Amino acid sequence: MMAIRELKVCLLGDTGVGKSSIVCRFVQDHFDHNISPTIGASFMTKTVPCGNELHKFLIWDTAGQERFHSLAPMYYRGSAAAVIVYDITKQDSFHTLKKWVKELKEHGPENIVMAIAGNKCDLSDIREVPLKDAKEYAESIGAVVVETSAKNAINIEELFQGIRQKEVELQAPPEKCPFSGGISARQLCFCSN
Ligand SMILES: Nc1nc2c(ncn2[C@@H]2O[C@H](COP(=O)(O)OP(=O)(O)OP(=O)(O)O)[C@@H](O)[C@H]2O)c(=O)[nH]1
Repeated sequence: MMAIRELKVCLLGDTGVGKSSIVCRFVQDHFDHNISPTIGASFMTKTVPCGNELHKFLIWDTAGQERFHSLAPMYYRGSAAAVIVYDITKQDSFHTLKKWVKELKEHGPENIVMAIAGNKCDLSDIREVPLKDAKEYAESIGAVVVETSAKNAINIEELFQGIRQKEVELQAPPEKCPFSGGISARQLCFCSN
C-alpha cells in the first residue's frame, strides 16, 4: 500500500483574483466564467502520485471579500502552505497580496511555505503588474512565484507542484528530495518568461 502524505494549503488574496477558479481548475480541470464569490471558505481535496507516495492536498479556499477577512486565521493557522493570489491586471490586488504576506509572517505558522500566483495571465495585454516586480518581491520573501491562468489552464499544476517540492524539501535534506536532485526549491521559479 502506498503511503499518503497530507498537505494543508490555503488560498488567500483579494476578491475576484481567481482563487476559486485556480482550485477548480486544479481539482476538477474545469473553468466557470460565472463562478460566484466564495462565502466564508470552501474545502476541496486532490490526491496526486509522487514517487512511491501519494500526496493529498487539503485545500482551503478563503473568501477575498473584506467582510470575511477575520475568518482567514482559522484557515492559515493550520496550513503547511499558503498560495497568495493577485490579478496581474490589478495593481491593487498586488498591494493586497503584500498585506497578506505581512499578516502571515506576523500571525501564520512559522515555517509556512508561501507561493505567489499572478493569475489571469491570459489577459497580459491589459497587465498592470510587471512580472519582474512579482519575481523581485517573491525572492525577497523566499516564496515560489508563478503566473497562472485558471481560464486557460496555464501553470496550475506547476503551482501546486512547486508547493509540494518546497514542503518536501523543508522536511528532507535537499539530497533526499525526489524532485530537485539537490537544487534548492528557493532557486526554482515557474514563470514562463
Ligand atoms: N480571464 C480570466 N478570468 C479569470 C481567471 N480566473 C478567474 N477568472 C474570473 O475572475 C472572476 C473571479 O473569479 P473567482 O475564482 O471567483 O475569484 P476569487 O478570488 O475566488 O473571489 P472571492 O471568492 O470573492 O475571493 C470570475 O469571473 C472568473 O471567471 C483567469 O485565469 N483568466
